[in-house]
Amino acid sequence: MNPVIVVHGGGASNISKDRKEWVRQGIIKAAEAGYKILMDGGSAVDAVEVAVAFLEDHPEFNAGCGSVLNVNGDVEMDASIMNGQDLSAGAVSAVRCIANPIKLARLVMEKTAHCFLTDQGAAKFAAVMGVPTIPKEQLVTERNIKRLEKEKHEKGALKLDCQQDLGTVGAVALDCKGNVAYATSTGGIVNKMVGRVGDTPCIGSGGYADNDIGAISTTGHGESILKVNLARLTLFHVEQGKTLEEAANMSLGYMKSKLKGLGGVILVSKAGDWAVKWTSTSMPWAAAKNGKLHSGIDLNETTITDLP
Ligand SMILES: CC(C)C[C@H](NC(=O)C[C@H](N)C(=O)O)C(=O)O
Repeated sequence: MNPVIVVHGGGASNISKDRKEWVRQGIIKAAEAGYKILMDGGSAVDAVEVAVAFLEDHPEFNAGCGSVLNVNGDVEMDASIMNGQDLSAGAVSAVRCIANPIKLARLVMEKTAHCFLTDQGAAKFAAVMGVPTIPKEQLVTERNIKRLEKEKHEKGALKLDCQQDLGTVGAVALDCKGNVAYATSTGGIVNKMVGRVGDTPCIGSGGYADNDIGAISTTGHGESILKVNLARLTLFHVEQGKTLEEAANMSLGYMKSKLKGLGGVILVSKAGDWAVKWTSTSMPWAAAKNGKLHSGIDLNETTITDLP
């Protein structure tokens, strides 16, 4: 099987010119890191975890360091991961003061009998697993302090369609053995209530992976994604015989018409086809397969280069 990895950097409404190149490079590096693991014979789960952890560490993206702030100015993060081989899954929500929520989600998947831990329970589990806590300031960027101030002053109320330039992150992969996996991680939405949990940690909304179908990771308006179970809904259409593009158009179209909800998805099929689709203005993405790297941010803009 020829391995494939696809990575996304959120469903932004607009990415300012000065940030675009920086975001593009981040997404490409994440895809390359994941692809290298796959080419060395590593698993799909390893590849998506590495790609997403890389973007969590990257301050331009809304996950890990660089997460958006809640109404109190704090970072609360959600993440999930799933192995398509046996449908094992791990998720954490509302976690604070750790660098890589996706790694904690993987520990939930592999070291507990559960698939979802939240808030204080997740923190206790992290401590037991030896995951270091970090001062909350290490996750907070100047840009996000300004962004929260702006959101509070200009709107007062949550208005997601106006939120710009965020950058939830996700990855899907197919490895040499035919296993698929997904990982998704986010700081959520700016000025959210304390304890608000979005779609990202919810299996079937923030992503899904099943070796008999494929894998998907989503981004966008979490409340809308949750209501339509965007990830599983899209794979359902694939199961019914639709192409990845058709399936993504159908589920994103359904979410838009029912709820006016915008978002984006990245997909890989069990056969190694891949697709990226979004209804937000743009979505930074990159896909690596057969030694080629495809990437883009805006609609109808794809660059293809050779991988190193
Ligand atoms: C405006 C939206 C499309 C931006 C997008 N947000 C998310 O994906 C948030 C995540 N699904 C949640 O609800 O917690 C982003 O961060 O790029």
